[in-house]
Amino acid sequence: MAILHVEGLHKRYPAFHLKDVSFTLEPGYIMGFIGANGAGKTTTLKSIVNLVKKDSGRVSILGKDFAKNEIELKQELGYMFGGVDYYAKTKIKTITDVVRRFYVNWDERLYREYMNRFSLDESKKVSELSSGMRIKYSLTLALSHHAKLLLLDEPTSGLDPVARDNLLELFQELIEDGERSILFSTHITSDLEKCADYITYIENGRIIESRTKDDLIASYRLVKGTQAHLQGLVPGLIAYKSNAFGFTGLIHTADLGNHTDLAVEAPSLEDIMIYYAKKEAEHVTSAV
Ligand SMILES: Nc1ncnc2c1ncn2[C@@H]1O[C@H](COP(=O)(O)OP(=O)(O)OP(=O)(O)O)[C@@H](O)[C@H]1O
Repeated sequence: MAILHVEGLHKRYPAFHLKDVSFTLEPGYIMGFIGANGAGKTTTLKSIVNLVKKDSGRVSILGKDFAKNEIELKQELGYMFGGVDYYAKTKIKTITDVVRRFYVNWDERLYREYMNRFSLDESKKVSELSSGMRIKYSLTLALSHHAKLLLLDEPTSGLDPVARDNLLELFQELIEDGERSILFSTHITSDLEKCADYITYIENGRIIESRTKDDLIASYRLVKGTQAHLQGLVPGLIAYKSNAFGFTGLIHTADLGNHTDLAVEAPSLEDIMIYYAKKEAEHVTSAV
């Protein structure tokens, strides 16, 4: 049974439309959610948990319809959207006291473990925490009630490289028993190269890809060639950049054909994002 199933999610803002967003996350996996600024990651994550009211679409968690079982399912969810910045003058201890009461499965021992692991001091006010500490505290709250599904909006941004690496290791530990899953958005694609099993890629409100990271990378190739090669390839290329020697472009592996004279390599996730963003920019420019 899927831990999370999202189907046909639509949300319209005056200048943005989340269009028919659908994807599935099975238990025991980490899914990275990527896309450019303003592509719709936060809107999607918030729509899943009704923090943003969707126009249409269905979300089920652990096989149950979220809209019909929201109170019960929120117990199985740990989520983090930004830090705890709203409560600047409040002591951490006071916030924990409020959150603790909400969760039937709150585990005080686990909470203390994370507070120690992240070197957090309960007597401090939010305003006394660095931005990285605020994220760590928000994560501690999301992790202390044995949630089956973690929805985390940019949990690694603002953390130093060592803290980020530790957090990615923690993510791996959390999914090890095969019962939990993590969906997290990020712009730091190297984090996903380290730890994600699945990638969901959103561009301008529409899901472009949602599949295993290995399949995703295998389905694209980065090609390099001369201007002469370019003429024959242009229709098949997702986008390309010209340079002094010729061009570099992104292509679907299936569209590569028999071009044995081209330099071909596997793209990084960042390459895929950059070339899709370029395609989107060209589309916008040509539509103006
Ligand atoms: N409450 C709102 N009212 C109107 N428009 C909104 C609202 N919230 C978000 N938007 C718009 O929806 C679009 C998607 O925003 P969203 O925050 O989901 O993007 P994102 O992918 O999370 O971006 P980022 O990577 O910059 O965090 C943006 O154009 C944004 O301006």
